[in-house]
Order: sequence, then C-alpha cells, then structure tokens
Amino acid sequence: MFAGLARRVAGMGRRRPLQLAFAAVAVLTLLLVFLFIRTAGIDLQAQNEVMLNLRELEKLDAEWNANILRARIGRGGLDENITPQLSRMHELQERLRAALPLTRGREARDAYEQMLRAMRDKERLVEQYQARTPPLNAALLYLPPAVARMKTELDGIEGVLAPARIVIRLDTLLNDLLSYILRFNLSPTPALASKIDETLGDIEAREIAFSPAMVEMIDALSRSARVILVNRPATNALERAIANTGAEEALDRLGRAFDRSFAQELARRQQFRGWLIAYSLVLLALLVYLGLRLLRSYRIIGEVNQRLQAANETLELRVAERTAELQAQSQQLEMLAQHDSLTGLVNVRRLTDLLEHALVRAGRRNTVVVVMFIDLDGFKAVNDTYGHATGDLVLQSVARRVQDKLRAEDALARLGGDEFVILLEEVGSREGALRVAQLALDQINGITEAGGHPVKISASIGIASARGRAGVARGAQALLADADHAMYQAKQAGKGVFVISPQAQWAGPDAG
Ligand SMILES: Nc1nc2c(ncn2[C@@H]2O[C@H](COP(=O)(O)OP(=O)(O)OP(=O)(O)O)[C@@H](O)[C@H]2O)c(=O)[nH]1
Repeated sequence: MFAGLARRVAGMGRRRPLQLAFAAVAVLTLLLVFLFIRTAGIDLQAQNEVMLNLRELEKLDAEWNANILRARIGRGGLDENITPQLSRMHELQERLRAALPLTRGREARDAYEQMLRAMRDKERLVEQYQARTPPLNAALLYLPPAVARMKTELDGIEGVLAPARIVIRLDTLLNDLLSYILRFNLSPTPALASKIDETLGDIEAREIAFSPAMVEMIDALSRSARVILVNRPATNALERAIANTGAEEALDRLGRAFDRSFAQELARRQQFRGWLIAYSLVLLALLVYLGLRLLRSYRIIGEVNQRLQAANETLELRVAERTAELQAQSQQLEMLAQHDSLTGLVNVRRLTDLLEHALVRAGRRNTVVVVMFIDLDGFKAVNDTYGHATGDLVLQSVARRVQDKLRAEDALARLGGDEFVILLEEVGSREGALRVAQLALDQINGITEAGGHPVKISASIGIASARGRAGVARGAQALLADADHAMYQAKQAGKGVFVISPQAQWAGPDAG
C-alpha cells in the first residue's frame, strides 16, 4: 500500500510535464506581454490629428495659390497674405514629420520628403514672385492713366507748341504702346516685346519736340513699360514653376501614404488582437491544467499523510504493546528470579535482600528482626508414599497456611526442598516471636491430607533474632546461619518444636 503511494509520489517527481508546463506558462506570458504591447494604445486621436494637420496644410497651400492669383490680377499684395501663412505651414510640416514614427515602411517618409522638397521650392519661387509682383503691378496701374494724361496734354498746350505731325504721331504711338502693353500683359510673346521696344524707341525719339514736363512723363512711361517688359515674362515663368513644384500632388501622396499606413497598422493590430485572445485562452487552459495538477498533488500528499499518520499510530500502538509485553516479561523474569515457582513465595535470593534491608532499618530504628528457619518433619515419607506431586501439594499448603497467619509486612520464603524461612520486622518481644512460631507449627501440623491422601507432617523451627546495629554488624547470612543452627537443635530435640538461638537479641525486658 505505502510502496504504491511512494511510487506514485516518486513518479510525479520523475515525470516532467509540470516543469514543461511552467516553462510554457513563462513563454506564453512573454508572448502575452509582447502581444499586449502590439495591440495596446492604437492612438486614433494622434492619427486624426495627423490627418487634420494635413488637411490644414492643403488648405493653406490652396489659399497660397489663390493669393498668388489675386496678386497676379492686382487684387491684393502677397506679403500681407502669404507671410503669416508661412510660419503656420512650417509648424504643420514639423508636426507631420513628428507623426512619421506612427507609420511603418518608407512610403510615408518618402512622400513626406517629396512634399517638403516641393514646399521648399514653392516657398523659394514665391519669394522671387513676391519681389517681382509689386513693381509690375505698379507699372500696370501707372501705365493707362499716364497714357491718358499724356494724350490730354497733347490735346492741350503741348499739342499747340509742337508740330502737328509729331503730335499726331506721338498720339498714335501712345495708343499702340498701350495696346501692345495690355496684350503683352496677357500674353508676353517676344514679337510683342520687340514691338513695344520699337514703339518706345519711336516715342523717345520724338520727345525732343515737347516740354521738359512732357519729356519726364515720356521717361516715366518708358520705365514703366520696360518694367512690364522684364517682369511679366518672369512672373509668368515663376507662376509656371510654382505650379510645377507639385506641392499639391505631394500633399495628396502624403495623405494617401498616411491613410494607408494607418489602415495597415490598424489591421495589423487587429490581427495581433486575435492572437492575443487565442494566447490568453491557451494560457487560461494551461493555468486550469496546472491548478488541477496542483489539486491532485495536494490530494495525493494529503492521502499519503493520512496513511503515514495511521501507520505511525499503528506503530506507536505496537510499540506500546510490545513495551507492555516486554515489561510483563521482565516482571515475570523478575518474579521468577525472586520467587519460588511452586509456592509463589520469595526465594532465598529475595529473602536475603529483604533481610539485609530489614537489618538496616532495624539498625536505624533500634528494633528487632527475627528469622525463623522451618524444616518440615516427615516430608520425605509423603513423597515416598504418595509421590512427588502430593509432596508438592503439601509444600503449597504449608506456604499458604503459614502465609495466611503473617502480617502483610512480614515475609515467608521457601529456600528449597522442605525448608522455609519466616522474616519478622519490628518484633516487640520474644513472646510475640514465639507466638508466631507456634502459629506456624500449628498451621503445618494442621495439614492432614493432600491430593486425597492422608498426610501427617510437622516442622522443626530454629529462631534467630538481632536488634539494632548489632544485626547490621552481623549480617543476613550470620542470622540465617543462627536460625539454621537452632532448627538443627530442634530436630535434635525430637522435631515438631522450635528452638531459639543463643545469639538471639530481643527488645525491652527480653533484651539479651
Ligand atoms: N515433592 C517434593 N519433594 C521434594 C522437593 N524438594 C525436595 N524434596 C524431597 O524432600 C525430601 C526432604 O528430605 P528430608 O528433609 O530428609 O525429609 P524428612 O522426612 O522431612 O526428614 P527430616 O528432615 O529429617 O525430618 C527429600 O525426599 C527430597 O527429595 C520438592 O520440590 N517437591
């Protein structure tokens, strides 16, 4: 039973699914963290902000274009409209650059670089355009009223003072110039340019016929015309260059790149979210599995503990039983070592111990210890007549009957064969001791049958005693020898009597 359990527990240690499961949990936890990072924080707000910035940049760019158009048709200056937009545009460009890490791959970055290049080119061209537009517009504004003023002068005093032929020619040249200039302004062709140049030459050639004021007006007219001649083609070229920078397309491309990248990122994160859910389920299943394994292990450990406890209790019980048995056996051995097996009386060894202790006590208290050596008379005849078993019964009867007459603190021992010893402590007088001897004799004489057979026995008793320290000095063996000797005297005296040892000592008036 225990071997089986032990094998199961040991088997749990040998198999390694638990360690593998723990390793798998660790790996899946790392994956979980990775997936969580990949799916966490889809910053829609940041993405929206990017798109808003882009829209604003497109709007500002469109406004910029409109301002250029307005400036071309002389409906406003560029400076006051474009300059404040520039700083905002730079800010928006910077924000878009900062949003590039939200995208993956090169597409948005390339589109951004292209947009930035286009915007920088456009800025540079607009700057040049800004430099050329004001004098051009001023000249265009100046020219028609100036021509009208000069024509008025020609109709007035200037016309009177100068030769009529020159006046008429100048008037025609002025009309031509205005016409060429207006056409040139709309479409600055080289042919028109040479015609203007030529007309201007003709006009300047005739200024000599007029007053200094008129000459000054002709010079101013000529300067303005030349300004238009130079700047109109230049501004038109700049406008084309501005249109060709491709800023709008670049902004468009950047918008599409951001859009696509955000959509891809969203799709990717949704995919990772799916993985995350799947991994979470696997992890959960593993945790449940581990929990069940743990519960099972706890159950087995509990079972083993219970059985070990039961085994321990059984073992303790067995040890207690065995200890009790050993104690009983030991007591039995002790009993056998100190008692006579036939009669149950103490044996000579134990008697010697008891006597020695009694002598010590008597020495301390100055009391008297008496020893009576009893040897049965006629016992051999019982054995010989009725057998050994009947003899045993007689011996047991002697033991029982004499023991019955003694005090609890007195002792009766069987030395062997048909020999017994009575030990009395604190004997008050010699008479008291003799009464006990007589009582013992009577009890022995009173045995008349054994095992259904008539028997007749008596006993010879030798009495020895010692008082106080003298007994200790003499010792147990000497006292027993005294009693034995006195018993021998009793045998000699004819048996069936008791004899007191001459060395006997008594208490009180019997002392001696
Ligand atoms: N039945 C029995 N007899 C025993 C035992 N031990 C010794 N005997 C016998 O006891 C007898 C003792 O002998 P004795 O003391 O000479 O016999 P007795 O007839 O009493 O003689 P006296 O002592 O001289 O009176 C012997 O025959 C022994 O064999 C015993 O344990 N049981």
